[in-house]
Amino acid sequence: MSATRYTYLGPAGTFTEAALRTLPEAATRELVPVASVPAALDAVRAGQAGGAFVAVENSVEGPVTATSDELVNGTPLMIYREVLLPITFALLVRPGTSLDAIKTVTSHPVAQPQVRRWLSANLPDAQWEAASSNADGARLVQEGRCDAAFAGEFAAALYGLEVLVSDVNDEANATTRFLLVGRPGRVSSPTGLDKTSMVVWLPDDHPGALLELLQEFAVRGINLMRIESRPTGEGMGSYCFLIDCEGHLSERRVSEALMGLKRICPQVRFLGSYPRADHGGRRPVRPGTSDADFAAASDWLARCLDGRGEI
Ligand SMILES: O=C(O)C(=O)C[C@]1(C(=O)O)C=C[C@@H](O)C=C1
Repeated sequence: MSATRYTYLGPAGTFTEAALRTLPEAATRELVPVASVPAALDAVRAGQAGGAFVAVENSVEGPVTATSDELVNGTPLMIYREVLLPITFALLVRPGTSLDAIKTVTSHPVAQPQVRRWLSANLPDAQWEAASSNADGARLVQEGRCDAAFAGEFAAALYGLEVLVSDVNDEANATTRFLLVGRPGRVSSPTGLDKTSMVVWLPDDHPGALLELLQEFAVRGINLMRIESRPTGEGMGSYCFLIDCEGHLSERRVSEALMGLKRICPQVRFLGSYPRADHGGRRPVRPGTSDADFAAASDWLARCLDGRGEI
């Protein structure tokens, strides 16, 4: 096992690799490209890598469900870091190819919806084919198996391709969020601007079950950053929820919310507390929900047990 090895969706030249290289520790790690998100995470589960770096959501296309499902199922994993990367696609071709000569175009399935309008306006008759990543699409073009690929401009040089068109994104501010995932370990210290992730299975099917779950956050003034439902696979209508909330497990309002969920839900999987990559600023803590407020309430309770509750 190599704690210093990080796996990521390859081959070389993916957005995942570009995002991973923004982490300071990447410079001292062995970065190993693998064929898929499950392969990256399985290497971690098997102890062959200390971390896997995977995309989890895109601001245009939404969740990367392969990652969601890996976090929900199988041997538990934990999130240690997140990275946000602006995504800008270019259309890459073999040198000399013109736009009219393009009959087939490829990309990762999460990329296609990000360039859909450009594709239908500029290459309405081209056939789109799925690649296992955008860099893999560039490799398919290099090998002559496809005419063009949507990928980062930086992939062109790696695969002997040229940039035919830059900035083909439908949305100017497309961003993908990536996670550094490892085996469960000690939660890093709070930074004051943290996020906590978990998977929650609904209390038995009854009116208001989801509301009960959400109330655990609401009554403690905890802001939710994301909620994604995924089918459990146990039958139509059976879902679990991946939830990201503001705050760190070491903060009382967050730990109390998780304990509340644990009491009412059949299963809760803690996925980690880690520094937020966005610099959206610190939200004021709602009065009555700070660590000091919880500590004062606990002290009061202890005094009540001693018959000194009014003090
Ligand atoms: O194919 C790549 O380049 C990747 O890194 C994968 C991935 C993803 O899974 O979302 C990363 C960013 C883009 O949103 C499109 C594809």
